[in-house]
Amino acid sequence: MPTSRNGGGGPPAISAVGLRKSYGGKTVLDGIDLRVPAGSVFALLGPNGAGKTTAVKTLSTLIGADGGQAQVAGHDVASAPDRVRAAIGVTGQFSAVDGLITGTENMLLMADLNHLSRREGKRVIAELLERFDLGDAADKPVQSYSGGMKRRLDIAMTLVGSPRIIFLDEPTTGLDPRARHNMWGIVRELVANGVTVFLTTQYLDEAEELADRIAVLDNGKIVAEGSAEELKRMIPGGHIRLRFTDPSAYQSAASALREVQRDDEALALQIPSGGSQRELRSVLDRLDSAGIEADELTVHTPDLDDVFFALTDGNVPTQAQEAAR
Ligand SMILES: Nc1ncnc2c1ncn2[C@@H]1O[C@H](COP(=O)(O)OP(=O)(O)OP(=O)(O)O)[C@@H](O)[C@H]1O
Repeated sequence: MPTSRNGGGGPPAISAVGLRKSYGGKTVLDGIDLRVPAGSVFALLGPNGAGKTTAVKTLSTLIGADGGQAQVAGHDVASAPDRVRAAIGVTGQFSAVDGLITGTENMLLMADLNHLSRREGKRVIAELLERFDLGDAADKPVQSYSGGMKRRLDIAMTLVGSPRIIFLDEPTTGLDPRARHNMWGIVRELVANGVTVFLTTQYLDEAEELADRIAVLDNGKIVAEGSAEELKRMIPGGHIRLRFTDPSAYQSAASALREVQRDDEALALQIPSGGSQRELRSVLDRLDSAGIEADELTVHTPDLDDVFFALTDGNVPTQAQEAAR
């Protein structure tokens, strides 16, 4: 289930139109459009080298775009980078965590950068270290931390400045399942406190678990965008399955419905469907008119893995391309 309840309206915390970036002759972002409502979680999903980190770096003003426009927290990234930086936190592959000093010392550096008084800094740091379960390790050098602890410290450091928008670049890559779940809990907590989260990930389950909206980035282009459910409906493979215990009801249903695939042994019928309410209603109406009741009805949609492979192998279904426009 997505983390926030704000998947739709509201002013955008992040927006981009036609964002472009090349390195040498290589186009990395090929004109991407994004809109992330405040208080929502947006996942940029893509395989290695798709351009996810480049998108985060561009939106967080770490590098300049070659074309297009982007606004973050209401400020233009090109003309007001300082204002953007004051409103955001960035963690991930280029994190500011220094391994040679302790967790507390890393946090103190962030408190200084954010101009907190010594007293206020110490209060905030103690609270964050506790919240991220780093209290016991606070006075040990960070190089002795596990991967999960380093990621947690990275986020805690970002939160010293109380940003309203946080970019998480592959927050769980390389973490074990427990640490991944911890990280998901942290993201949920951030969003419950009203923070907008822009995360990049290679993991479909992560995008599905956390994000209100998911954009699939492939070769620098957004090839599809929507909720996990919307994305699943973009590719074929979904169906409605009806199961019967009464063979005569099964036979009647098979004749009453169109395009059915029969499984005579299981007394089950499969009808191709994108899983929409309209399609489901049409099947139920036909059964009702014929006076038939199924014993079991299930709707199967392709999983996000199917979507990802269908969309990122260079063979994007027309329907998905249209939906992405
Ligand atoms: N500073 C740079 N100079 C030249 N090429 C770069 C630079 N940064 C990134 N690239 C190239 O841009 C492409 C996209 O890189 P990017 O790091 O944005 O992808 P990514 O989707 O984040 O991948 P990953 O999941 O592997 O981190 C890659 O081919 C990469 O080699």
